[in-house]
Amino acid sequence: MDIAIGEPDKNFAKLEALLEEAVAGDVKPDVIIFPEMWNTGYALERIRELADREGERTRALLSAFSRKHGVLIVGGSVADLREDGVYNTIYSYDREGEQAGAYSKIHLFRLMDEEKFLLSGSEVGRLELDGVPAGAMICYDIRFPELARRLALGGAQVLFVPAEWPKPRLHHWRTLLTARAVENQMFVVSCNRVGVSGTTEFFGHSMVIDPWGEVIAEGDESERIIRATIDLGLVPEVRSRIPIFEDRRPSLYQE
Ligand SMILES: NC(=O)CCC(=O)C(=O)O
Repeated sequence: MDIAIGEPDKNFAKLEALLEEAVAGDVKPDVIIFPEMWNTGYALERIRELADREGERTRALLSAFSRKHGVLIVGGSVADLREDGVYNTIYSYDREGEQAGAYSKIHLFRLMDEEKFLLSGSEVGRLELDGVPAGAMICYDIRFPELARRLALGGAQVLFVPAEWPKPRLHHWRTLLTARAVENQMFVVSCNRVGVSGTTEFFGHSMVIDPWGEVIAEGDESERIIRATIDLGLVPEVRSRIPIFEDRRPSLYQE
């Protein structure tokens, strides 16, 4: 998805159109994900006035859509205004339209001034979708392997990653996502925005990676829907082929 900076109405309309397109085909998706800060983009100077108050508009849309179509949603992330400030939050939904999780980005990205305008979340992004344990992290979070490992140790089989990750760091994006999948032997399902915002260009390349590190779907720089089918049976298969979770030596990893 491309994102109109500082224009939530346009972005809500665009997202609704993309969601309708996603469920229109013969094969209905089980779970849908979209990019980071899709409601406002990085309009940080005006983020307090633009952010979704308590995520109300976002939650209403995603809850109604997931219930109407019986799909799971990992709701990208939105600028979310609360009493103490603005957070960067993923709201997730089950097939009945009930909230399945809310995760606010923990690691704020200084290169894009996040720490000056946003507050950092204080809980990890555990999720359960159709009974499958999963996790959520946002963009810069993938540079922190400890967080993905904690989710994996908690049972996560799929890691969802909405992002606004710009050029020229495609190499980092692909390498870090692949590393998180391989080292934790879990699926990584990521969605990165496309388009230009001021002088910043976003390259897209949303990716779905399996627990063996194979890329099973990858987008390009255009706005479009990427679809992938995942076989969750691969998680226990890879984990038994190379039993890293049994071979860990956590007592040696502490400072
Ligand atoms: N929105 C973000 O967190 C961007 C992170 C990023 O670009 C990086 O290199 O890390």
